[in-house]
Amino acid sequence: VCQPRVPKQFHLGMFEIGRPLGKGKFGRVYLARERSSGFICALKVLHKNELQSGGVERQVRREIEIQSNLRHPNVLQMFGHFHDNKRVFLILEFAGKGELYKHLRRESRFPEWRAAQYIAQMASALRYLHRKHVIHRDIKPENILVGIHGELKISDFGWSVHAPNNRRKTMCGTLDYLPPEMIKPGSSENYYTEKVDLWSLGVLTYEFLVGEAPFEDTPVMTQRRIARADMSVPSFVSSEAGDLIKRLLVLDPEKRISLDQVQVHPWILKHCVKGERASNRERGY
Ligand SMILES: Cc1cc(Cn2cc(-c3c(Cl)cnc4nc(-c5cn(C)nc5C)[nH]c34)cn2)no1
Repeated sequence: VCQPRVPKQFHLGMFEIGRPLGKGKFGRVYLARERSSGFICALKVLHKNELQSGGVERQVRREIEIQSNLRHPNVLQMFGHFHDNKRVFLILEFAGKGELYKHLRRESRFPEWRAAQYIAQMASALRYLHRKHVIHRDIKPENILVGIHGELKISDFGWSVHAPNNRRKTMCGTLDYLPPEMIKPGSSENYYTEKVDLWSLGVLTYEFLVGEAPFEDTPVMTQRRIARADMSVPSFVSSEAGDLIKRLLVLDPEKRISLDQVQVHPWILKHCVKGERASNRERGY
């Protein structure tokens, strides 16, 4: 695959800006074309004053540092970044089929074969991240994009960290995906590892198949249900899928099924084309 000659310095004049693709808390994403190569990308534009007032500059720096060094078919690539006096610009891979959560809302829930293929791709991406000691910590449909061939791309590394990590973080946004070890009030030895992403993978599997998160409730009840792993799998979900969900949504992080075991779980094997998994394996992912 030929990659564009990557110059060291980017600036806004190098790009033709197209339609807005989406907006987030601190800015917008635009379709963009790099003038000299014609390369199509997504340009995320963040406003420095909003990053400062939101106290998230360090998070953006970490997002740049982590995502710029990742190369995997199921991880949205960051090709570079630059800034002017008011804005920070992130040059990102363009995902041709947009945001996964919009597809999930439109279809309510995914058929088991598609959910299994998506979870296999997520497990492949997480295995790659964890091998590089990166914990994503915010795996949810809103942070996953869909490539032109229907493949998933984990994006938004704003909450990712290098493992191990025992610094407490104030989390914002939905509680639904948080693992028990990140919500339980505890003393300082309360640390977490890559296993937090396995819990979130279990929540994601459930939401793909059921159309809502397993602990969805009022904020107080959600925290209480997570802390007890209090959830039930509806009868329309196959027993194999239910088995994988229950092996991921385990309170003790050390007892959660590993990513290697996820990739050979009967539910995954039943729905994933061998060749597709083999092709990823050949490329060492
Ligand atoms: C700020 C801010 C906004 C967002 C959420 N967001 C991500 C995108 C986006 C990215 Cl980063 C890359 N490729 C995309 N492709 C689409 C897209 C494609 N179609 C057909 N429709 C859409 C929409 N969106 C992409 C946009 N918004 N995160 O931080």
